[in-house]
Amino acid sequence: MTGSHDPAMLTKAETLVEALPYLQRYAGRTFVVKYGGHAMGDPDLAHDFAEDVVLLKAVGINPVVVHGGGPQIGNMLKKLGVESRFVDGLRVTDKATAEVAEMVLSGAINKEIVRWIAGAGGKAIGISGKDGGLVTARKVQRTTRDPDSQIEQVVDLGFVGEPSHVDTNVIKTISDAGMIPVIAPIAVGEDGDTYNINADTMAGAIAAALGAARLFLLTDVTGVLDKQKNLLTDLRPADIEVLQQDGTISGGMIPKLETCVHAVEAGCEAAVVLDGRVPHAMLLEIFTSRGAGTLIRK
Ligand SMILES: Nc1ncnc2c1ncn2[C@@H]1O[C@H](COP(=O)(O)OP(=O)(O)O)[C@@H](O)[C@H]1O
Ligand SMILES: CC(=O)N[C@@H](CCC(=O)OP(=O)(O)O)C(=O)O
Repeated sequence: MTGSHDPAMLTKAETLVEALPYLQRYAGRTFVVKYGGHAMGDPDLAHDFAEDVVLLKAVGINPVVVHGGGPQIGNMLKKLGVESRFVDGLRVTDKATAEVAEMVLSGAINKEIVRWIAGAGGKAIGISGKDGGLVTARKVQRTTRDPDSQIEQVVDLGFVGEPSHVDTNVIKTISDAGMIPVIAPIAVGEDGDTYNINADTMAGAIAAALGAARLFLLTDVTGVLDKQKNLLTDLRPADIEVLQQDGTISGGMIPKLETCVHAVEAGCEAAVVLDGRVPHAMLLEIFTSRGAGTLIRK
């Protein structure tokens, strides 16, 4: 060959070189990836997601997948004729709902993600918070304020839990064996009952306990949006408190951002709310200088 070159090949080489400092920075580090139920609907995106996770593992990063499945739980409850209601993005969970949530999350969805990762050439192990004593849960306490009387009322969410203790041994064992842990947000309570945990909350607690370099929350929006629907690219915990108080964030975004704040205050370096509808969003965020989504740091 002479000095002539194919511009497309050069672009590919430049992309790989651009990734070099990030590969060096993150080798050996842990990335917790929360994959939401809404982002799971499209098989092509699911395939891209699995490839991204397998690529991370192949370049020496330890990915840990925590998944949701809210829409899928909702569909199953509908089929069974069970009503479902949310308070601040959390599903009020009675005993029957907890059983359905466990069946859908730890059963169908968990193994489906394991299968996708296998299809992309990786080895995954599917577990829930119950396995290996990974997560101990305590009951979530929520209060609401009556807009007229301003009186605070305690809302009973049933078997909705939050992690009170995380034992990361089982994750480290799986990761050290060259495999990718895939975790369903179900755990045993201090009282021995089964608790349904919001998947974002679960991912944040695990990211904090692992001292993860990043917590990625893949969802179905471009990131956190302000009231004019503009993307907020950088947030600190104090900003998030304001957004919650002035009603800019609502529904599922509330537990998502509470999780990010908790994670970065308890040992995770940064959290990113990322658009899971964009093919390979995570790779672009990690290995290029073009940041995407909303970055949350202390
Ligand atoms: N300020 C905001 N910016 C972006 N999304 C928001 C905001 N406030 C509320 N949301 C809602 O939060 C949703 C994401 O949370 P959720 O439905 O729980 O996603 P997932 O199932 O991926 O965890 C978005 O689809 C959007 O409707
Ligand atoms: C307590 C609670 O709300 N648990 C969630 C668990 C699944 C979840 O969080 O799924 P997404 O991430 O897809 O929303 C639920 O029952 O829907």
